[in-house]
Amino acid sequence: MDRPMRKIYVAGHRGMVGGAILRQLQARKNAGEALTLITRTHAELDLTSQADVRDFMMSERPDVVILAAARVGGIMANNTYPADFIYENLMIECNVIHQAFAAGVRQLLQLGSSCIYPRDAAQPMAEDALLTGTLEPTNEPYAIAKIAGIKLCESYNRQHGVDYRSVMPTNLYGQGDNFHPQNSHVLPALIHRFHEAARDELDEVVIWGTGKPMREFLHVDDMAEASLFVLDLPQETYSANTQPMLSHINVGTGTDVSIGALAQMVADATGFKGRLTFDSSKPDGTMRKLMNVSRLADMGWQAKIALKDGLQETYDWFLQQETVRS
Ligand SMILES: NC(=O)C1=CN([C@@H]2O[C@H](COP(=O)(O)OP(=O)(O)OC[C@H]3O[C@@H](n4cnc5c(N)ncnc54)[C@H](OP(=O)(O)O)[C@@H]3O)[C@@H](O)[C@H]2O)C=CC1
Ligand SMILES: C[C@H]1O[C@H](OP(=O)(O)OP(=O)(O)OC[C@H]2O[C@@H](n3cnc4c(=O)[nH]c(N)nc43)[C@H](O)[C@@H]2O)[C@@H](O)[C@@H](O)C1=O
Repeated sequence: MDRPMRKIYVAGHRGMVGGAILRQLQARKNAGEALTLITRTHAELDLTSQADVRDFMMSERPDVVILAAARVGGIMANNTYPADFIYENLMIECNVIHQAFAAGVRQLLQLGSSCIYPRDAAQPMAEDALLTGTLEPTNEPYAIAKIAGIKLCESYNRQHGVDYRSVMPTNLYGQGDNFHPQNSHVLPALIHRFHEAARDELDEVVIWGTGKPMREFLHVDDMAEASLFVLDLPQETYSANTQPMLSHINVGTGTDVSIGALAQMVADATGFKGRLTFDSSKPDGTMRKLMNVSRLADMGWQAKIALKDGLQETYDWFLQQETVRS
């Protein structure tokens, strides 16, 4: 049966995840799905402004909101700018979720993060590990904001009977990533650093921390597909697989790799031939955060893009951007 026309607002469409979601929605629209896609850049609409978000929601009145806008960064950015991470993310979530509700939006999907789980959670981390222990200090402010986002959705669902869903991605990477040397996540930071070292024929590349922490990496195209999969689930299926007080769903690959092994993969992809050294004065953060992805797998979705392939594709994309910039 054909669906009625749906007007979807993608918040954060210029970001890595929002961009990938928009590309997939645009492809569906081009294939004939009845969709109207709405976007605003950060300059056009600051989502930390309650009045501006209210005016926007009231004038556009979308049917569906996908919240992929956030203040995002790696371990160093989180540790250096904790006030920005908690304030901006809380404001964005409160404004977008509440004003969407006030404008009559029945369906919403928001993105959290695997850092919502306790630092010492049993591995792999299942959804019910939420709020069972102490958070990792390097990103606690961001994690608190992300937990608030889940609880906002649950509360509006309980009190108002709307259908607001939350997905919790593991560490993401891919086209549109941020390759900033200090503020980015590990995978794009290492692509940048190893690329420059290979280009300049350096002897050594320094990796932060001990190299021992384990991380799980999901390609952003898989993440976008999973987001739309969760959004499209019939409400009965989503509700049957979640509970009113546990409404979030993990998204990951189910496998992880040490930072040391990841660094070697990046060295190989970039052709770096020198030495890898580890700077243990930099924080390791959580030692392991592998997602238990069985809930999503039971509903019928699993990741497709292998890390080796996704890494090569991301490096190719980085090289294209370098060419555009030069
Ligand atoms: N990247 C990752 O590894 C992970 C990401 N996530 C989550 O996925 C979601 C998307 O992240 P990702 O795509 O990586 O992040 P990006 O930084 O790539 O994109 C975030 C987007 O949000 C926009 N934005 C930020 N603040 C505002 C604001 N005040 N008003 C309007 N727009 C704003 C940014 O615009 P501008 O750049 O112009 O400021 C940008 O377009 C986030 O919720 C993040 O927490 C979860 C786990 C891992
Ligand atoms: C997605 C996730 O992202 C963040 O958590 P994180 O997983 O710790 O993220 P990260 O990618 O920055 O680091 C992963 C590991 O890698 C090591 N590492 C080595 N060398 C570099 C390096 O050059 N840069 C960075 N950033 N890390 C490096 C680093 O020391 C750490 O051990 C949170 O902000 C959190 O809020 C969140 O949600």
